[in-house]
Amino acid sequence: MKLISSNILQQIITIRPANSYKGTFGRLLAIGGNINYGGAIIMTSSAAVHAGAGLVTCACHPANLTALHTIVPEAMFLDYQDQTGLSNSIQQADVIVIGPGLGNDQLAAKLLLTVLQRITKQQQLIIDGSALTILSQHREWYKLLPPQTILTPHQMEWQRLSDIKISEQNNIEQNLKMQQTLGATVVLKKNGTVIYHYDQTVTKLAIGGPYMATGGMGDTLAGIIAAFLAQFKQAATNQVIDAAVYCHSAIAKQLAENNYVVLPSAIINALPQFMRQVITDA
Ligand SMILES: NC(=O)C1=CN([C@@H]2O[C@H](COP(=O)(O)OP(=O)(O)OC[C@H]3O[C@@H](n4cnc5c(N)ncnc54)[C@H](O)[C@@H]3O)[C@@H](O)[C@H]2O)[C@@H](O)CC1
Ligand SMILES: Nc1ncnc2c1ncn2[C@@H]1O[C@H](COP(=O)(O)OP(=O)(O)O)[C@@H](O)[C@H]1O
Ligand SMILES: [Mg+2]
Repeated sequence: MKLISSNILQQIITIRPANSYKGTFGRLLAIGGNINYGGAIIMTSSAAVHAGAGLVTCACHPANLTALHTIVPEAMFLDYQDQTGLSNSIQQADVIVIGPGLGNDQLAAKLLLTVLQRITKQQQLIIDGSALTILSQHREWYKLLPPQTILTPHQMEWQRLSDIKISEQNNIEQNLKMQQTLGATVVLKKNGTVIYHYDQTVTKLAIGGPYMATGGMGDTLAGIIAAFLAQFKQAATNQVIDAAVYCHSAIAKQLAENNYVVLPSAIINALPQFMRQVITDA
């Protein structure tokens, strides 16, 4: 198991080419945000925009439209009940995130199945939040997960998916076995997040802390991972994921020097400056 070092940021976050445009940095589709959890998918979308994704579409319950456009007008809106619109957006996306604030009803399960059935090998998929719980309730869908899937469970979500009790989740071999069964990358989020990569390499985060224990922190991470995958296409996927996970906690750590709690929205706001500083320091 290898610790993720701060060098990963300089390796992945590079100067943008002059002859680029928004399409260069990826089309991202974020699906989630039911009527109760709109904030979750808005944080995911906003994190993705602030982390540099070229074009972000947020597919959610229409009750969240005004809030979405107020908080992050750079993001486009799609009603997640609009089947034709969703079909088109799925087809056009480079990266899809599904789950933050999606909820656990019939529509939510239908949306997850639609994504699993339509996703192609060229697209990246991040499954987070409610979509992980839905997946754990439909284990026959595990075989539908394409190899480029990234699952981002917290410990309870990992227990639901794997039947590995939280008290046993320090057992790397057991987690790796389940990761192989799923055939995807697993970002097991906790104090000392461990990443079980698709090729069975294991990396560990040594930064971050309890100042991050606020609702929406994982929703924000999902948006950062998605944006990094959407724009840093030249780098190895394992390293891009490690860089995104490191970046999220490195910003939190920096903000915690002057803040008792670090809000997910504070991390989002700090992203562009932090990423610029990485280039200055390189
Ligand atoms: N502002 C919003 O709209 C928010 C929406 N959220 C969404 O709410 C939905 C449900 O997610 P939740 O995670 O809240 O609920 P879950 O029911 O999936 O997980 C929380 C349960 O897991 C237990 N647990 C044990 N270990 C844990 C760990 N290390 N981390 C977290 N929980 C642990 C908790 O005690 C609790 O019983 C998701 O779709 C999520 O994206 C949350 O992200 C909170 C903020
Ligand atoms: N005590 C802690 N130490 C380090 N990281 C933490 C701590 N508490 C929370 N986090 C981080 O915050 C995020 C929480 O994710 P999650 O539970 O999915 O949040 P949410 O669903 O509310 O957005 C993870 O990245 C986790 O590693
Ligand atoms: Mg979560």
